Amino acid sequence: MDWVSHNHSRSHSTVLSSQLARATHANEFVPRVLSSNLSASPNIINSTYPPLNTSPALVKKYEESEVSTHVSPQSTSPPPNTSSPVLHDKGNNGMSAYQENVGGTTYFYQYPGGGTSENTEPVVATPTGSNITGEYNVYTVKQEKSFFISDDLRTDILNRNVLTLLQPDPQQYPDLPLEVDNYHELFPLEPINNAMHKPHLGHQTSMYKATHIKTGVHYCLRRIHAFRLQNTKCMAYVELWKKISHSNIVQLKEVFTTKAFGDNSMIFVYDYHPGSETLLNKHFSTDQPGYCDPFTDSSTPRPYSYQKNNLMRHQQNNKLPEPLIWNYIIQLTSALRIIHSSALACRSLDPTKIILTSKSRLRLSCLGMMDVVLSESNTSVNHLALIQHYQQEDLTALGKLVVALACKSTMAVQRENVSTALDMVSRSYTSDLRNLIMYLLSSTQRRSVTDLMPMIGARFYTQLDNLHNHIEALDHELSKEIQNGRLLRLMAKLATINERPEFNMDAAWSETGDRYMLKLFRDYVFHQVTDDGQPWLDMAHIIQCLNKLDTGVPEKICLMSRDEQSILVVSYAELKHCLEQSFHEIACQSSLVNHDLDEKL
Ligand SMILES: Nc1ncnc2c1ncn2[C@@H]1O[C@H](COP(=O)(O)OP(=O)(O)OP(=O)(O)O)[C@@H](O)[C@H]1O
Repeated sequence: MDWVSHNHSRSHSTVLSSQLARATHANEFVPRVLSSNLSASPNIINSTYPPLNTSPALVKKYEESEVSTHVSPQSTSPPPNTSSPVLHDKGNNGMSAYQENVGGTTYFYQYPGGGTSENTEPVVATPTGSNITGEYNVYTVKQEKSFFISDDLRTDILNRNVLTLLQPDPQQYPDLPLEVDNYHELFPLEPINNAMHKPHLGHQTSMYKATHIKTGVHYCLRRIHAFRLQNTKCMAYVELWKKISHSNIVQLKEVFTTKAFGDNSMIFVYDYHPGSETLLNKHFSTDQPGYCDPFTDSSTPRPYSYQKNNLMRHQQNNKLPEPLIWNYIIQLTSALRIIHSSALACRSLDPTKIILTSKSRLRLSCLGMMDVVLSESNTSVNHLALIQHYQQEDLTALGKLVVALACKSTMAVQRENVSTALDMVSRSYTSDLRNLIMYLLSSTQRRSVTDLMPMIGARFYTQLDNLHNHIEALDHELSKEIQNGRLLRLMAKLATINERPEFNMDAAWSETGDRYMLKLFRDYVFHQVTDDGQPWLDMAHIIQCLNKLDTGVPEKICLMSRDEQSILVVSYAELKHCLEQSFHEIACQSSLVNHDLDEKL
């Protein structure tokens, strides 16, 4: 059999074969380089470097509705029209077009003769205003918009930074200790002394963000108020928990007792994940607009059929998408797998103890606490059997959590509601989900988290694919910032030299020799004016000049003195040499060597 097909002619004898043909030819859909005015907009990344990657710009759906781009930096400026693709209206020749979705990418085809026959070779429509005449093209759903990190990601990171750097107001929290063991700058993550706050495991608890005094790293402190440790044997569990590092687990760092709060408090130190919200808050909070628990309404006496219909209608309108539920299941089972294989049990698989960060990332947040607070002091107890029992409870808790998510109600798992809830699940979701729930809730057999893997099946691949796409998108954003960092370093070097008032007792240092050329270059890059003397601002010019300086290209430019009496013709290579030389002089004399301005790329 010839595995490499060289015959690109397609068989359209059946719909299936035509679809297969398109799918297998998908990699032929190479975007053409659009002809555009090179000076129209800046190209920070590739001004002087060869294009890093000109692979097809494909866009895939990420998770629920988000669209992430995988557009590699293009070697030319983006086309001016960045709106959604518009089908070319050939008007006069009457060409019609159709679209097709292959693996999440929408392809637009045209029938040259305006016909719709299956046997007609499709020609892809071209974007309005461009002069592409080729056979195939791929439309990206979202065009490359910026040379800098995307707005969404920037906002997300900035928000997290702000939350991380929040400082407590001493007037608002006068009772907060300044230091607790090795931690300071405590900031409450939930209202202190909230009367509505229910005790956790019979104890009052509170959460704080804190900074480690020596390392400056931020952590999350979970405090158990007025708690006295009965025996220290449970600390063996703490050591085991500290060793568990997993992407779906909030890692436990240490546990200690303190009197800093004026009582005997026990502190559990965890990794801090800024901007987290609990699963309860995300999906079951009555504060959310439009949320109401379908089962709370059932307390009103009504005919059974009315009640059931009402529940069904409510659930259909509010249900979580099944892929999201499987996404959660995969993450939770992944965490449970590592916990159970370490001979431990979670014991707190509860919507209040699972936190979510951006992109539906889920983490178990309260691990190890149950083992300490509810530690078994009886030495005759068989701990292995106990752990196995707790592991079975974990799986039951997971089953209940999935039911709650599928019904969008924490009341769904109550004994009297379970059968209605399962009925609702069967009607709204696939039998796979129902089977998984039935397995998790069955009490007649010994269950194992590894048995869930075949039930999840090929959804693992979808999850993996989504994650890889997300990583690629982040990688792409990062690559843009690397270029920006390089240029920032270059500008920092220039600024360190330009107009330095004095160097080595020489007040004219920055105005003479190499430095004078750099000063004129600074004017050339940043202080351009139009014919009538108005500032001329063009990022393309700035970026291009800086990139050429960075690479030291042989190209020559004219630098004019400010009095316009002399002109220097100098190459970027010479300017680069001047820059290196002058900066080296300053660096050798500097008392602080930690300037970190030398290029490491
Ligand atoms: N590791 C963490 N990093 C950052 N924030 C966290 C972390 N763990 C929990 N949080 C946040 O702290 C807050 C309080 O968490 P907690 O676990 O006490 O939830 P809760 O709903 O108040 O539960 P309970 O009623 O049992 O106290 C929540 O907003 C949660 O998102």
